[in-house]
Amino acid sequence: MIVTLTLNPSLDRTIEIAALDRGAVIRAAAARLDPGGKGVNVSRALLANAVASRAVVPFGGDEGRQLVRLLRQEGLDMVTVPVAGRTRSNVTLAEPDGTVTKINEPGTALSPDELDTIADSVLAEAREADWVVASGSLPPEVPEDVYARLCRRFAGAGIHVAVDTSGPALSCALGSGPALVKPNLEELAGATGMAIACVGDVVAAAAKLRAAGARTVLASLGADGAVLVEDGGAWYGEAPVAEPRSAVGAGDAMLAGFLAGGARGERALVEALAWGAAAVGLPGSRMPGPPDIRRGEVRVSRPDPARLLTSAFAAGDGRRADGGPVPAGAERHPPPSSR
Ligand SMILES: Nc1ncnc2c1ncn2[C@@H]1O[C@H](COP(=O)(O)OP(=O)(O)O)[C@@H](O)[C@H]1O
Ligand SMILES: O=P(O)(O)OC[C@H]1O[C@](O)(COP(=O)(O)O)[C@@H](O)[C@@H]1O
Repeated sequence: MIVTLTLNPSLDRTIEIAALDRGAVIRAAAARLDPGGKGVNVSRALLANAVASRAVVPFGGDEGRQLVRLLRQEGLDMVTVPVAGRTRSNVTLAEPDGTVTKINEPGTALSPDELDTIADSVLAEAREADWVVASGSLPPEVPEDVYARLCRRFAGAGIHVAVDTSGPALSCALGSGPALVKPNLEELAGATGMAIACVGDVVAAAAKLRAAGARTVLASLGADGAVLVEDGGAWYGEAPVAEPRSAVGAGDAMLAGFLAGGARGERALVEALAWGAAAVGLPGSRMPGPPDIRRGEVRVSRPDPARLLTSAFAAGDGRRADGGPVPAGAERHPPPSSR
């Protein structure tokens, strides 16, 4: 059983447009609505592959009720925690060449009492769990060390904890000794202050996160695949995507695949890459099921340190080493490449 915690879930609206023309009235070609948030997506991916999971989901307002309705329709096993604020909506603008612009609302503050209720719910569920996955950004006014404190409580109860977050929440969580962290390239550069341009840089940055307290690091590299650094050494892997549609939710599908694959070694990395690639081939943040997942196309080997990445990051200064600035608070998803 894998329990997921999403402190800042969302309604994810994906709007397909011909081109993003700032300041213009843009007529959308199509739109879809998915339940969202990183832990929620991990549970959705596990559900799609018949792996036992339970999601702890705070919800509030009309949007929150709609989120819960959508998750019930999907048949998600969940514990819902009503909160006073309103669940956020995140918008994805998807262009035909695969360029994705994401606008994520900050979300709604959680009171200390609400946070306690949520943590108690996770602990109650986690008694029968192999893993607790704490995923996604923190809502406003939630202390930066909340994942660190939760990790200590869960680890104290003998539960493996995986953390997938960014910024100060990730840096704080490292010190609490999570069993697993899954940074993407930008998060890896941000958390280590290192410039990352090649696979060797990723391995070195992952080693730095391990020295700071994380046991295993699964670094996702977008179109460049992934690097796994664990007690037994390091692995590099990639998976081709025949027809890329949307990379939103690919990191969540990848984390779900890694845990479903045993969370260790080559086999788990193959599973992670197969699930992540399959998610990129699906619209919006639809999670892949068995017919979408092609393990035979995944290639895993020991890392070649000299291998250059297609999207390099400068040392945590918010600028991509290969191009223009990444605006503060924005995620940039270049067109998914098919390799
Ligand atoms: N453009 C892409 N082309 C091929 N595979 C991709 C692409 N984007 C993501 N993936 C796959 O999905 C995984 C997670 O994507 P990534 O963008 O690194 O994570 P996140 O969604 O957490 O930012 C990658 O490690 C890779 O396996
Ligand atoms: O909590 P954050 O960092 O704002 O991210 C939330 C967003 O991330 C997603 O879970 C997608 O995550 P990934 O693309 O990293 O897998 C969306 O469903 C959601 O809108």
